Amino acid sequence: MEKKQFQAESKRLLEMMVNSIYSQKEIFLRELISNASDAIDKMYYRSLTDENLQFEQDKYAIYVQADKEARTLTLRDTGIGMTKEELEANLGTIAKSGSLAFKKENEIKDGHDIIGQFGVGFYAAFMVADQVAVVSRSVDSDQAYLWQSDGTDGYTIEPAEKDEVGTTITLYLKENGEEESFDEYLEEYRLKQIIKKYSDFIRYPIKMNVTVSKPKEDSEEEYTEFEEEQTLNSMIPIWRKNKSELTDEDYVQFYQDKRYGFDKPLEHIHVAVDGAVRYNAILFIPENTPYDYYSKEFEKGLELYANGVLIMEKSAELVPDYFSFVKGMVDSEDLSLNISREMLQHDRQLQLIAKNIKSKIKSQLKTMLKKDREKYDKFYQAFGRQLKFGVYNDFGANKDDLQDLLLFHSSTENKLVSLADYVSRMKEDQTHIYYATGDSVERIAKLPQTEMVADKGYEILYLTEDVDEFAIKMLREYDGKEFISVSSADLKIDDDEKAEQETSEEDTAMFSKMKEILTGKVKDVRTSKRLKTHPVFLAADGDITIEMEKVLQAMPDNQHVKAEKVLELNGNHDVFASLKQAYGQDDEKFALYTNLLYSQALLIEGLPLEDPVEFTKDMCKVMV
Ligand SMILES: Nc1ncnc2c1ncn2[C@@H]1O[C@H](COP(=O)(O)OP(=O)(O)OP(=O)(O)O)[C@@H](O)[C@H]1O
Repeated sequence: MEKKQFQAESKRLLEMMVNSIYSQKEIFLRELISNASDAIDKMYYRSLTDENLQFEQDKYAIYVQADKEARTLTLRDTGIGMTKEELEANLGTIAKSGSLAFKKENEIKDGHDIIGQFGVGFYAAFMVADQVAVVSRSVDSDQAYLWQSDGTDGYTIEPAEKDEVGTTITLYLKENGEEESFDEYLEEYRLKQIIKKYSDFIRYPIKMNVTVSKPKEDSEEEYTEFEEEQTLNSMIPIWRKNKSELTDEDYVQFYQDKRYGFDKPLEHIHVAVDGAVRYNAILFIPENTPYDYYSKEFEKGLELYANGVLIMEKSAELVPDYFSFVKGMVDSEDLSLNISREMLQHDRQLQLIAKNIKSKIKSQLKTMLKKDREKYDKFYQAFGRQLKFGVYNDFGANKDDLQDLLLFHSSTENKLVSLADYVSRMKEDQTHIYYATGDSVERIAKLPQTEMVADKGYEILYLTEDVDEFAIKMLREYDGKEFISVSSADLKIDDDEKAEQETSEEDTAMFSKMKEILTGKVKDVRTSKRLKTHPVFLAADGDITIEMEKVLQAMPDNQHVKAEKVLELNGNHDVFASLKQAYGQDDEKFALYTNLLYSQALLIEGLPLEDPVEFTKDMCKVMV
C-alpha cells in the first residue's frame, strides 16, 4: 500500500502558531536572544574540536538596536551563522530545530547551554513584525545570504553582503492598531525591561546603544545627550557561582535587584543539587511580612528558569502554602518545557524539585531555631502565623513537618517556647501539655481556670492568636503527650482535691435550679476542681472551646457554632456560701446572684454581656 505524507498547510500553521502559542508578545525578544546565544555557544563547541577556531569570549556579543524612524528592531550576533541550506532548513521549516540537531550531532550530553529545541521560537518574531529579514554568514562560508519573509507568503533567499560571520535579524514592526501598539518595542526603557526580565542571565553580553544625558561641563543645569553602548544583562547567574565566592552582601544585592521585596532578606538558602534532578536555587526568607501577605491578593511562587532563561515569574508549585513567604528562584536544566516555554510538559521534575526545596527550607528553619534564636524569633513574628495555618490546613497533612517549628508564649518563661522545650521541662508526674487561650498573655495569666494547673507547677502554653487553638487541636499530641486546655472538663490531674469537692445532694438540686434560671445559656452548672481564689468560671464541654466559638463567630461565613458552656463554681469561695444561703430562702436574690455570676463568667472569658443594662441594674440591686 502506498504511504502518503501528511501535508501541512504551512501558512495556516504559522498563523496558528504565532497567535496561539505565546500568551505575551514580548516573548519574541527572549526567543531571538536565546537563538543568538545558542549560535555563539555553537561557536564555542566548534572551537573545542576545530583547531583553526579560537574562542575568545569577549569577541562574542549580541547587539540590539531600535530605529524609531524606520520602525525596525535589529538583533545582531557574532555566532556561528547559517549557510544558505541552513537558512532554508531551519527558518523555512516550522518545527525544525537546527539547535537540537547540533546537540545530537555533537553528542553534547551536558549541552545545557543550548536553549533551542522545538524549532518554533524564531517565528515569534511575526507576532510583532510583518516583515523579517535575516542576513547570515556561516562560519563555513564566505558568502552571506538574505532570508526574507512576511510570515504569510513563504520566503525568499538571495545572496547578500556581510563582512563578519554571524546573523543579523531585522524586524519591521507591524503598524499600530486601535487596540495594540508595537511602538513600545522601539523604546529603550521597554527593551531594557524585557531583556532584564527574561534574558538577564544569558552568558554573553547583550549590548545596546542607549541615550544618556550628562550635565554640561560648564553648567550644572544644562544637560547634553549622547549615545553610549551599554551591556544590559548581568550575564553570570549568581546561583551558578560557588557559595564560597559569594558574600552576604551579594545575596542582599541579588534580592534587591530582583525586587523580591523592599526589605532585606533575613536568611538566604543557596542550593545546588546534582542528583536525580539537577537544579540550582537561591531562596530567601524576607525580614518583614509583605503588606498583602495575609490577603487574597498575595501570590506565592518562585521564579523558574530553564538554563538561565526565565520561564515563569511565579511558579506556585515550587513552594507549599505554609512556606509561601519564601522568595527566590530555581534554575534547572532538566525541565520538560512545553513549546511556548511558558509551562512544563509534565511536572515530575518540578515535583521533585519542590519536595527537595521544602525539606531545605524546613531544615534551614530548624537550624535557625537551634543556633540563632534571636533571628528565629524575628522570623516567627513575621511568618509564624502561616506555619500554624499550615498545621491546621489540609486536615493536618503537614503537621509532622511543622510541629517543631512552632513557638508559643508560656506561663513560666518570658519568651516564646517550642514544644520540645516544653516537653523537656515537664514535671515528673505531668502527663499532658496544658494550654490556655485568650487575647493576650496578660489576660490569660489572670484567667481563673489557670490557677489549679499553675499551682501544680505545670507550665501552660498561652495561645493568643485565633489560629493557635485550631492548630493545637489538629496536632492532638506532641511526643506522645496530649494537649489539654486548662478549661476542659477533665484536667487529667489526679488529686485528692477531687474528693474534697464531691457534690452534695443539696448542691445538685441548687445547680438544677440555676440551670433553669440560665436556660439556653449554659448546658450545666457544677462545682469546679480548678478554681482556687476565683468564685466562678465558664468552662466548655465537647470539642468546641469558647475561644474557638469566638473565632468561628467572627468569620464571614459564621456557622453559628456554639461551645457547650458550663458554669463552674468554686465551692470553697465565700460567694458560694452566700449563694447557698439565698437558695430556698429568697428566690429573687438567688436568681440575682445566679445571673450576676453568669455575667461575671462571660466577662472573664471576654464574651459580650447579653444585656449590659440588665447587668448594671443587677449590680445596683446588690449595692443598695
Ligand atoms: N541567530 C541565529 N544564528 C544561527 N542559527 C540560528 C539563529 N536563529 C535561529 N537559528 C537556527 O534556526 C533554528 C530554528 O530556530 P527557532 O528559534 O525557530 O527554534 P529553536 O531555537 O531551535 O527551538 P525553540 O523553539 O525551542 O527556541 C535554530 O535551531 C537554529 O539552528
